[in-house]
Amino acid sequence: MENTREKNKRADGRKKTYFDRENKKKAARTEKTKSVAPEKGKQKKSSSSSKCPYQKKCGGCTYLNLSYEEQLAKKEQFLKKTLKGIVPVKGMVGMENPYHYRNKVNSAFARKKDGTIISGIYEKGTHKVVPVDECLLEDQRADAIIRDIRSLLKSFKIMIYNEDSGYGLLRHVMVRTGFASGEIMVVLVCVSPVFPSKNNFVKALRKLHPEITTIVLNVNDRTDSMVLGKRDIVLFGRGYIEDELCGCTFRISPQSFYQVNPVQTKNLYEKAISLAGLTGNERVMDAYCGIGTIGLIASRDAREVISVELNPDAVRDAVTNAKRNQIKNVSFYQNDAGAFMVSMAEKGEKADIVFMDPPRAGSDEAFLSSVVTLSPKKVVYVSCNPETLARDLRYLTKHGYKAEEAWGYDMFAWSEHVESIVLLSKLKSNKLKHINVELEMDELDLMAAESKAIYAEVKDYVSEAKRIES
Ligand SMILES: C[S@@+](CC[C@H](N)C(=O)[O-])C[C@H]1O[C@@H](n2cnc3c(N)ncnc32)[C@H](O)[C@@H]1O
Repeated sequence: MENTREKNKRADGRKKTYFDRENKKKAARTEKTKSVAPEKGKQKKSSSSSKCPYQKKCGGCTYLNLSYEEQLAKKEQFLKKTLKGIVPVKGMVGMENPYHYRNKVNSAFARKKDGTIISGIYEKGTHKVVPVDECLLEDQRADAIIRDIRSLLKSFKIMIYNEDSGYGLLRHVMVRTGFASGEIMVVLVCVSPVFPSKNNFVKALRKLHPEITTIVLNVNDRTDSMVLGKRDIVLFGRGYIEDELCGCTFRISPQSFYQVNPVQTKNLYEKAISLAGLTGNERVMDAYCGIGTIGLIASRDAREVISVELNPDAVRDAVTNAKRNQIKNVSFYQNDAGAFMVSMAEKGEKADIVFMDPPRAGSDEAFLSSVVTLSPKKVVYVSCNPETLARDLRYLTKHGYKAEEAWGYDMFAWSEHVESIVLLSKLKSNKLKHINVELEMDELDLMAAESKAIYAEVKDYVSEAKRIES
């Protein structure tokens, strides 16, 4: 007979997890109800309690009680509503597997009154840590590493930082995983650079998880809610990981932005490049470029790429990424994208295509007005916030651009976040300034009433011309 220990093991010998148990229960339920047609109106709904025990406190997965199809429909509806009258939404591209898609996991650490060390997420709107062993969205290798770090801390007597008293050392652990490369980076976020027995700690962690390729100590003595401090000390390996996306290799440092859902990112980037319709002759701008991903991928089909990004670490990675991929036609600038575009516009520079992928706050008028001056044929706007996207599209469509099509890409299953991409094309508006209106000289000798009639006719003529242009 199977004993309890064996019962708790999976086929691969690892201990059964919460999700294994839940999946088994779900499979049993599915088996039971296989031939029963779902009750009308209730189909595809599932109880949130069957999916995640942390849902209420975490608050991240607001769509946990919807089926994945329902989530996609809801997101598409929201995108359509937000972009109504600005751009037609052509569809919402969903994930093949909406679980464990996150390649970056941040875990906050705390100590309970009885001394037990817990790690997990902050309870919604607080700094109270909700213990989480594993999450539906997070990479399972990362979750396993975090659980083991928790046990090691106890044996190494590493103190957990207490925000109220200011005592202790460890605040967070961040794990980043290269889904394509398999490389794994562990970042131990501490208030001080002095980590007792750090070599032995690293050795013990690597023994448990030989898949870890680098371990970094990040020093964060800030009092705000930023997870990472500015200083990184490499304890093992190269201090960064590499991952592959759309045929390029990318270097990811602890501080750099890298999309958290690499599978959907590949689909999104491929769409961005295809919407741009590059022929090899274009001068391309990649604004808000992060570690250079979109511009580097586009550079294979463009004459030249100019990329701008505010975060200096990301720019450093971007430069390395260009070298790593032997790409020579991309230049990187560390600057505010708006200020950079203004200076390009002032110098009378031009661009054929602009890719822009700003943070949630969207772009700004300095940037957008300079896009108009630079006058690219196409703008491909990638956005993680439909509301700021709508605002920025309104600006561009009032200033000579037509928003042709929008697509949603679901990067964040189970949450309400919506990623989207929009193609804008430049209207041939300059021609509008040169519409020839033929008037006979004797028509100019008019009574006031007649002049109004002629003016109205000209206005209609121009409006009709504008309509045809667009
Ligand atoms: C949504 S991310 C996109 C990054 C990149 N395109 C990608 O797909 O990985 C937005 C990027 O904008 C950068 N950023 C934020 N504010 C900026 C600004 N004012 N000027 C330039 N870059 C900025 C952030 O550091 C971040 O790398």
